[in-house]
Amino acid sequence: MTIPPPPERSGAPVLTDVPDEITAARAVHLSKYYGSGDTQVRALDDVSVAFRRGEFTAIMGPSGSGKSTLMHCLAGLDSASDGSVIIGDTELRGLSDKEMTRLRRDRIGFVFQAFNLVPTLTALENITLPSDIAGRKPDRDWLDSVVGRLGLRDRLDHRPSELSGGQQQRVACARALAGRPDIIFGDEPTGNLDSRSSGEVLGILRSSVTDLGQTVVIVTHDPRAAGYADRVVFLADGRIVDELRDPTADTVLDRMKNLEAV
Ligand SMILES: Nc1ncnc2c1ncn2[C@@H]1O[C@H](COP(=O)(O)OP(=O)(O)OP(=O)(O)O)[C@@H](O)[C@H]1O
Repeated sequence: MTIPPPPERSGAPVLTDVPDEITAARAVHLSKYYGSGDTQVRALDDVSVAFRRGEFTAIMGPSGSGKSTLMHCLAGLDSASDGSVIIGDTELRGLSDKEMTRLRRDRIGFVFQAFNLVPTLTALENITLPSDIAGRKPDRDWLDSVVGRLGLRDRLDHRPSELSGGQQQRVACARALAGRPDIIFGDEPTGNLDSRSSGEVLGILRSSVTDLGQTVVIVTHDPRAAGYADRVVFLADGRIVDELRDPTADTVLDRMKNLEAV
């Protein structure tokens, strides 16, 4: 499928200068409204952005700027009011509920702030849950290398309550990586972790991109977390207002100060 670059509308920056064949996900003129009339909230206002395969992107912006809404629309967890979302070469609009569930299960990995592990299952059972639900045998060699990389080999029989927060989030990362999805979305994946565990989880996401060619997009408030990314996309009032390549915690902080000063 060839998707023409969207013409610039309403002055919103259009960050879609990525060829289709290396695009993992794309939003095109994406808008999301909640409510109607005078009380309507424009959570996203004409957002166009593409995510290159094998790249790590952080989405930042003030509280209420639309970060979670953008991520949820990209991941097919919420529907757009206008515009489109494309994962790989699949346009999400028009998919049936069943097709959407299958796409989320097979092609998208999730790492949430609250870990979202099943408390009654062991770490290993949590990691293989998506493939078990799909009735697929996990790729044992791949699984073994992911578990080894994430330092979980001696924790596989533990239930989440027997693991630290950092270990639980490593299990969630392993679950996301196990299915080799087109893209992994992380909604504040280090929001509940201390700085050491945050560093571990971000290091895992970073190396999944650098070493394994994975595509990762996270929402974060933390400039240090954004410093692990290849690129930062800044949102304000539901619009993309800036972009930074090869960020460091300091350059992210500077850019955020500038945005707040505008
Ligand atoms: N279900 C909903 N109903 C009504 N308004 C909503 C709903 N979800 C989000 N909003 C509004 O949409 C806007 C964007 O919200 P969103 O959660 O995407 O922001 P955010 O940048 O992720 O914020 P935060 O950093 O505080 O998590 C906000 O004004 C919010 O109040």
